Amino acid sequence: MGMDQVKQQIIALLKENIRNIPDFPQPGIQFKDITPLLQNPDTLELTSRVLARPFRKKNIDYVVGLESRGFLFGTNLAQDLHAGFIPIRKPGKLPAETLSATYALEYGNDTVEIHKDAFSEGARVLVHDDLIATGGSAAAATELVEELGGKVVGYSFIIALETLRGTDLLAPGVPVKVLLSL
Ligand SMILES: O=P(O)(O)OC[C@H]1O[C@H](OP(=O)(O)OP(=O)(O)O)[C@H](O)[C@@H]1O
Ligand SMILES: Nc1ncnc2[nH]cnc12
Repeated sequence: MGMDQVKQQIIALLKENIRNIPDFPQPGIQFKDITPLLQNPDTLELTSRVLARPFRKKNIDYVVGLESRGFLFGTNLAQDLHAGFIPIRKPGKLPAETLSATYALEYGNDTVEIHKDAFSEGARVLVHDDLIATGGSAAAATELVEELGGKVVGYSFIIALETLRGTDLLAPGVPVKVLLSL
C-alpha cells in the first residue's frame, strides 16, 4: 500500500470517528464531536501518532494545549515529541501568576491564560487544539506564547472548519498541520 492510500485510510478512519451534532451548543452550530475518536483505542493511538509525525524533527521544546479539548491529545503529542506540555486555560483556573488574552469564538467571547513562568525566552513551541474554527483561540495562544518570548514554530489541529478561514489569523509563515478539513 502506498503513502497516499495510507493517508486516505487514516482520513476515512477519522471521519468515521468524528460525529456531527447539529445545533450544539446553540442553534446553527454544527458541532464536531471527537469523543468517538477517544473512545476507540485504535483511533486514539493512531491520531496521537499521526499528529506527532510532521513535528518529530522540529526540535519542539513545548506543546501548548488549549483547554479543554486541546488537552486530550496535547499531552500525548508532547510525550511523543519528548517535549513539555503547557496548558492554556480559561480565566481563574491557573494557580500561579498568569498572562491573559481575550478573543472572539465561533460562539461567544473568551479569555485565556497562561502561567508567566511557562517557559523561558526562545523556547520552540507547538500550539495544539482539537479544532480550529474562527482561529481566535489559536491566535490568542500565539499572542500569549510570543509575549512570554517563545517562538511558535508549528500549529497542530485534528479538524479545521475551512469556511471560517481560521488559519488566516495564525502567525504568518508558520506550518499548520490539519488532519481533517471539514
Ligand atoms: O477557532 P475558534 O473559533 O477559537 O474555536 C475553536 C475552539 O473552540 C473550542 O473550544 P471551546 O471554547 O468550545 O472549549 P472546550 O474545548 O473546553 O470545549 C475548540 O476546542 C477550540 O478550542
Ligand atoms: N463547530 C464546532 N465544533 C466543535 N468545536 C467547536 N469550537 C468552535 N466551533 C466548533
